[in-house]
This record gives sequence, C-alpha cells and structure tokens, in this order.
Amino acid sequence: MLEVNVALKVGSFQLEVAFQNQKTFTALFGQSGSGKSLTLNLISGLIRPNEGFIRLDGVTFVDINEGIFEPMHRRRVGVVFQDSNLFPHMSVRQNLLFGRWFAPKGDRRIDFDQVIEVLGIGKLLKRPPSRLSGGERQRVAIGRALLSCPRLLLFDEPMAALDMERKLEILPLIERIRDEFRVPMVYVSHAIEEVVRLADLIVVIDAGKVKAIGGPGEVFSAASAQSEEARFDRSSVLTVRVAGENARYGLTELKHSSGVIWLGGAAGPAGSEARVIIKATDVVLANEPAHRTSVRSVLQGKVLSIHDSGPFAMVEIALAGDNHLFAAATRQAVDELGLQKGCDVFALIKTAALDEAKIAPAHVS
Ligand SMILES: Nc1ncnc2c1ncn2[C@@H]1O[C@H](COP(=O)(O)OP(=O)(O)OP(=O)(O)O)[C@@H](O)[C@H]1O
Repeated sequence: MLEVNVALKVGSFQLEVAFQNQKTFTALFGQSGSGKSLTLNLISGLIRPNEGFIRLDGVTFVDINEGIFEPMHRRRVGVVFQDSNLFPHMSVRQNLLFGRWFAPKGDRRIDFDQVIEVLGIGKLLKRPPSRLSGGERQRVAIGRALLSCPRLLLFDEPMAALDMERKLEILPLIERIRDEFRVPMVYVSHAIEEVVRLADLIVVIDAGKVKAIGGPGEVFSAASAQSEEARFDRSSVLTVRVAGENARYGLTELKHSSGVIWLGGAAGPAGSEARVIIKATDVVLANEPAHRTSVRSVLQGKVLSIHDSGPFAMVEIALAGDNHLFAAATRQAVDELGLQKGCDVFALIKTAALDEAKIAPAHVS
C-alpha cells in the first residue's frame, strides 16, 4: 500500500496532498502548475516535505515527525520523465543494463528478455539513443526504469511530447507492464485519456490541494473533479457495454443505460465493459430526439445543474446508471431551449469526435 500525507511550501505555493492506494496504479491528475510534479518529487525523494510522511508497503520513505528521510537511491524508485533522459554515449543495451545494475543481486525478479519482449525493443539494442524516435526512446526509458527492479515506478508526463499515434502504441505497453510485472506505479498526467485507461485510483490535484479522489468512473462524474476554468477541457467518463461492430463502416456500438453511443474504430470484445470519454464541447443539447441530422449517438437524461460562465453555460446532465454528462452550450441556447434543473434533455454526441483514443477497457485489478 502506498500512503502519502505531506505538506510543502515552495515560494508562495503551498502543497498539501494526502491519499492512499492499496492497488497498483495511482494517477496524479490536474492542470499545469497544480502541484503534480512536486508530489512526485516528494515520493521519489528529490525533495523533502516540511511535514508528513510517505510509506510504501510498510517501508517509510520519509517521516518528518520520526526524523526519517531516505535518499532517492535507498528508496529504490524508478522514474520515467517526459524527456527520456537516456545516456547519449551508450547504446540501448547499455542503457538498459545500467538500469539493471541498480537492482540488488538478490532481487532481480524482473527478467531482461521479458522486458525487451513486452516493450518490443529487441531490434533497437545496438543503436544509440540519437537514432531512436521519440516513442522508441520512451520505451527504452521505461525498460531501463523497470530493470532496476524498483519498489515503485514513477512516471512524470511520459507521453506529453508524443503524438496521438505514438501514445496509442505506448499506452497498451504500460498496461501490460502494470498487469505483468505488478510494480506499483504513480503516473502524473493532465491527459484524461491516459489516466482513465491506466489508473485504479485518480488523485485530482488543484492549486496544491486534493480536489477529488477515486476510480476513473467516480472521479470524472463529479462536478468538482475538474476546475471551473477548464471549460473547453471538461470531459465526462461514461461506463458502457460493447454491443457489437458495424464492420462495413468500421464503427462500434456502445450501450449505455441512457442510450446508444457509436465509436469510430474498435472497442474490445462484445459484451465487455468499457469507459468512454466525452468532451463537453462534443455534446449538443436538444428538447427532443434528433431527426434528420447526422448524429447517431443519443443519450437521454435530466438537467442536474447549469453553471453560467460569460456567454457560455456548462450543463450537467444526470443519466440513468448514476453517470453524469457535461455539455457546453451558449447561454442563449440554454434559454431558448428553456433548459432548467429537472428538465428532460437529449444529449447528442458527435461520433466523429469519438475514436479509439477515447475508449478504455474497464479493467479489474
Ligand atoms: N522550487 C520552486 N520554488 C518556487 N515555486 C515552485 C518551485 N517548484 C515548483 N514551484 C511552483 O509550484 C507549483 C506546482 O508546480 P508543479 O511542477 O508541481 O506543477 P505541475 O502540476 O507538475 O505542472 P505541469 O503539469 O506544468 O508540470 C507551480 O506554481 C510552480 O511554479
């Protein structure tokens, strides 16, 4: 179990973060400048808190009251940064072996060949980092961190510099590592697609404080999880069942208790549970089901709240099955449709905005 309960003041910024996770994968999610990296650096031992403690499976990394501060190398944590930080003068193999060197001889439980196979980097072993693509460099960086057989693996925005295609290649690799090597992980990101797909527990940090905490479904259905300013980034996460494919058009039908959503691309085996991420700006509101439009994805719900913000409004809709959906609209449209708390409403979702990056299997860990 990872237990974090720390306070830190740097300049005028005050960080106070507390959470615990018995499962493997914790995501620290929040806007730029919210305090995610500081939290990660406190866990790695790069910086020392003013107050509090951090423990992993009963091992104390730091406890200010007890006067304990283990330096980074004694915590045995592996870190993967946005920039892979590989040693430029070493080959891929040497970089990986460097990681191995940090693993204590009696605890080399993670196998070199297995890591290479999972990450698909067998063909790259002789190359210097300068001859790798960004995605390949990140795979090697993950391999190097993993081969040190860490007690805890930390990721600081590991995919922030990669394009969507590379992200979609690397996400399943991180999933496999999570499931095959069972190393606890803490993953910093401001990308909702990544944290929903990977995490058991999401800790939402805002202005140095924990704003929400829970599994992907719970956290992103709560209005409080995302900041008010993030109107154009606001997303909802709905739990759906994969109903079947329309092979002719390359679409997948997703069933929600409030209606049907069509996704461009594949979404896992029929019958399986999945989570779909819907941006508030991809939802159109209507008083009645859409006729003669291109929209095929329609959910029915009740207006739960309306928050005005300048010319716009954020409409929160309660759907059957305890999911909430956010829709961004103009205040004018909200007035003209006569929307108010308790009204029935139809949410029309653009399938063209829902591709494979927006779907994640609802994993059980
Ligand atoms: N050494 C420092 N001295 C003063 N302020 C600092 C220091 N390090 C970080 N901060 C401030 O603390 C806040 C949180 O920083 P942090 O790097 O944790 O944010 P973040 O959530 O990781 O953001 P990003 O996603 O942009 O990396 C920021 O306002 C930052 O300017």
